[in-house]
Amino acid sequence: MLKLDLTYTNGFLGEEEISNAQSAVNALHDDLQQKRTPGADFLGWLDLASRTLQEGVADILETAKEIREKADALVVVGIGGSYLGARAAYEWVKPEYYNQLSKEQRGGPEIYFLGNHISADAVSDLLTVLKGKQVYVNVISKSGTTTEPAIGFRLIRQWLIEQYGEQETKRRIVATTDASKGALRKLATDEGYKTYVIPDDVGGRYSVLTPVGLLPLAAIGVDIEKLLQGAADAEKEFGSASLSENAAYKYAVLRNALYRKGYVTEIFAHFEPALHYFAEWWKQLYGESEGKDQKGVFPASVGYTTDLHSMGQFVQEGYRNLFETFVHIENGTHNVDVPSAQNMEDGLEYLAGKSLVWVNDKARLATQSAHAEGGVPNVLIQVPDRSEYTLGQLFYFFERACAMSGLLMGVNPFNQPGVENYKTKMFQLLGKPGYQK
Ligand SMILES: O=P(O)(O)OC[C@H]1O[C@H](O)[C@H](O)[C@@H](O)[C@@H]1O
Repeated sequence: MLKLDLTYTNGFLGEEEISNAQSAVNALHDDLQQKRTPGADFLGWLDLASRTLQEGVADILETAKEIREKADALVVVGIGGSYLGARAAYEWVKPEYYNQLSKEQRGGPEIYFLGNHISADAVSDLLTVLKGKQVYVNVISKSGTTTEPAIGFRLIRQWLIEQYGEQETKRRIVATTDASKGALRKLATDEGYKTYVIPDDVGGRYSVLTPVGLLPLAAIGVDIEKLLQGAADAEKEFGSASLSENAAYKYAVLRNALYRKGYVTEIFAHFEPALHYFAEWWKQLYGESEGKDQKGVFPASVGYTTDLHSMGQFVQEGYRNLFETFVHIENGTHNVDVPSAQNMEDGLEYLAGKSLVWVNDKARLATQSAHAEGGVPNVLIQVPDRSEYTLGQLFYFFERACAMSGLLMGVNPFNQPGVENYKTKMFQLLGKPGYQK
């Protein structure tokens, strides 16, 4: 059960500043449900999880089983919405050093990501690691034309052909793309790759619960049915217009209210390294959804306590336009106690026998309190654990909240026209046919 705690917004926002938004929320909620919002063609994510559970995921599980049995390593090629959801879920659910575990411990292939940069060094390093392994590839691109994954795929496909030959390469590639459009769909048809479809009505950053996320996650043993169940239950939990019942809408209203008061940067803060890529997923979701028409809360992220020793100074005393959103996992997967060591003069004996979960939680509480005293309002979102079910719930919570937040801000939360500008200039510099000045 997800809990929203607004203790540390006291003094920054009055309760009425949230409740006053109820009538605006009612109207926008109606628009969402009736699919009348700007970008209404991209509302497939609203009930995606429950529909997918009804249809079943047998085909994805079968492909995933084959990859689990045959592959030493799975390379996932994609960027943005075709990358971050799977990476976020992988790092949320799996152990920190998953790839370094033995195959028996992992129970599935190692996982690597490609096509999320254009770095020669990073590509070469990956190919070095893959040498001698049985490699399968899942190439993911909704448009099928994005430069980074297209280059990444070319490289890994060439490498596969060199290792296994043309025919075997075709059996080792799964393409996840548009049902009919784009270069990747055409190539997949020509080459006879196994394919999965990204639905037309689900935009990239809302696509983690389509085959975009489901296939690679199932291949490394993430329980995708539990992930979907968490999101499907969240459809109900965050499906009401009422601000007193719907925590997602309350969070959306709250960030808009803070934004209007000059808190224009939101820092996603967590205390678990496993949440690093969840924060990256969250940044794309909010950044691309809201940052347009010269508006938007700038989404940033920190991993505490690490970043308390680098960014903590700024958050405590720097320019005051910040608010923080803490996501806290109540129960860790493991517990570790601080050992007793009488002869060490590190002043830590008072913590001997105390669990790190407890210590970490005190650090979180202290940080929330200190930052609020320093003029940084902060919100706490508590979730029970690192299970797939909880993660599915949290994905949906933030998606629902993001849609409402963008609509309240008066933007279309489902497009990203500005991303094209750098691409046009890059294509001119690269001399792409049709892009000469
Ligand atoms: O899945 P693709 O079509 O390759 O797109 C991957 C990503 O790149 C684009 O430039 C967009 O900004 C993102 O919204 C998208 O998720």
